[in-house]
Formats: sequence, C-alpha cells, structure tokens
Amino acid sequence: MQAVQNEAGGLYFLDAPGSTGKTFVISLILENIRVQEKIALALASSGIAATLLDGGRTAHSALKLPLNVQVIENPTCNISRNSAMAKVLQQTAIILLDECTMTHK
Ligand SMILES: Nc1ncnc2c1ncn2[C@@H]1O[C@H](COP(=O)(O)OP(=O)(O)OP(=O)(O)O)[C@@H](O)[C@H]1O
Repeated sequence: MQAVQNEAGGLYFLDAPGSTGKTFVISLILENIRVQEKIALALASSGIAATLLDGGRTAHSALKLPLNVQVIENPTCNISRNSAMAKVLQQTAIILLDECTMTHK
C-alpha cells in the first residue's frame, strides 16, 4: 500500500498456504485503492479465479497476452498505444494478479 501511495512501483508476491485468505487480502487491497478513486485492476490466471474478484478479468483477456508466449522470443501485450485500455493502464495505480502461480508459461 505504501508503494502505491508513494508511486514507488515494484513487484510483490503474496504466498501462503491454501484457503488462508490470499484472495480475501487481494479484495481488501482492491477496495482500499478504489475508495481513493484510484484504478486497481483485478486480474487472475483463470476465468473461475477472476469471478472471485470484483471486476475481475483474466490476465490474458485484459492485457491481451499472446496465447503462444512460449514460442515467441520477446512476447508483448497486443495493446495499441492509443487504445482505451492503454489509457487505463497508464492511469492504473495497482495491478493485482490472483493465482499467478497457476498461470501457464
Ligand atoms: N479474515 C477473514 N475473515 C473471515 N473469513 C475469511 C478471512 N480470510 C479468508 N476468509 C474466508 O476463507 C475462505 C478462503 O479464503 P480465500 O479464498 O481468500 O483463500 P486463498 O488463500 O485465496 O485460497 P486458495 O489458496 O484456494 O486460492 C473464503 O471463504 C474467505 O471468505
């Protein structure tokens, strides 16, 4: 939360045993950021996991990830610079990706 407030950036990994509240914590962070009228993207590796988050979408859909990342040497998101999604991403305060360890390569 401090990194968001300070706009410091960074990558953080939340790990804990199963069913101990990781998704619950992610939901709390989403709400906390959104009540500040900042943009918090809720992403998950699968459609089912995405349904557990308010406004959740799969990472592949939201970020337009290539489906065959393992055969592309330098995979990039298929989002054009002037698209609406690009503008959203530029203004996004935090991206939360649930079940990231379940993501296919
Ligand atoms: N602090 C809490 N107070 C009350 N209930 C909680 C709390 N944290 C989690 N729960 C409940 O416990 C259950 C499991 O929580 P959650 O799905 O967030 O765990 P998880 O670690 O993400 O699970 P998984 O490893 O399967 O992804 C849910 O029903 C959730 O509502």
